[in-house]
Amino acid sequence: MNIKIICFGKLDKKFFIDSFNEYVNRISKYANLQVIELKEEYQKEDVVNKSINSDLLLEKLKTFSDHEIICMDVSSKNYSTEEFTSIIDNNKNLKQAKIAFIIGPSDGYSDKFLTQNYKKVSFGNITLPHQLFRIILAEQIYRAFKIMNNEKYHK
Ligand SMILES: C[S@@+](CC[C@H](N)C(=O)[O-])C[C@H]1O[C@@H](n2cnc3c(N)ncnc32)[C@H](O)[C@@H]1O
Repeated sequence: MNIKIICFGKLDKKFFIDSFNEYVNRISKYANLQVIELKEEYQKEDVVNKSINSDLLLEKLKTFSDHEIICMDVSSKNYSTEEFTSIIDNNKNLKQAKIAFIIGPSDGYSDKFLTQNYKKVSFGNITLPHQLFRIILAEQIYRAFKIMNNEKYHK
């Protein structure tokens, strides 16, 4: 299975890098995980940043038309870990088992982006900073594989 995380910016603290790499390493037993980091525009007005960054994302996503796109979005439907696992589980036996998770820009997604027909997933009604969120997403992907394989994982 091929999993991509498409996100903005880089991890800039050792503790973030180490934590993320720990989960990438654990996930490697089950899937090939690749991170695609886009350059975020943040110096203009919020509304302009939002539009530029969302358009960049839309352009990038054209090259992932063979992937199931999962847009991580605070304001959308809350998914439990089991519901999140079922997204990966439903894809794993497809010939093209490819999923791309999107972590959005700091100023949010544009209306144009939000009207695209991507599945949207929230991990709860709290806004997490994007670096921390990258780690939490990786942990939930790892947890999903443990659940799918009926393997023991600390609670
Ligand atoms: C700093 S947040 C962006 C906050 C922005 N103001 C908004 O409302 O979208 C950066 C990204 O982290 C992800 N994120 C943060 N917390 C999340 C949550 N609770 N559930 C799902 N995604 C989350 C989303 O992909 C979001 O676009």
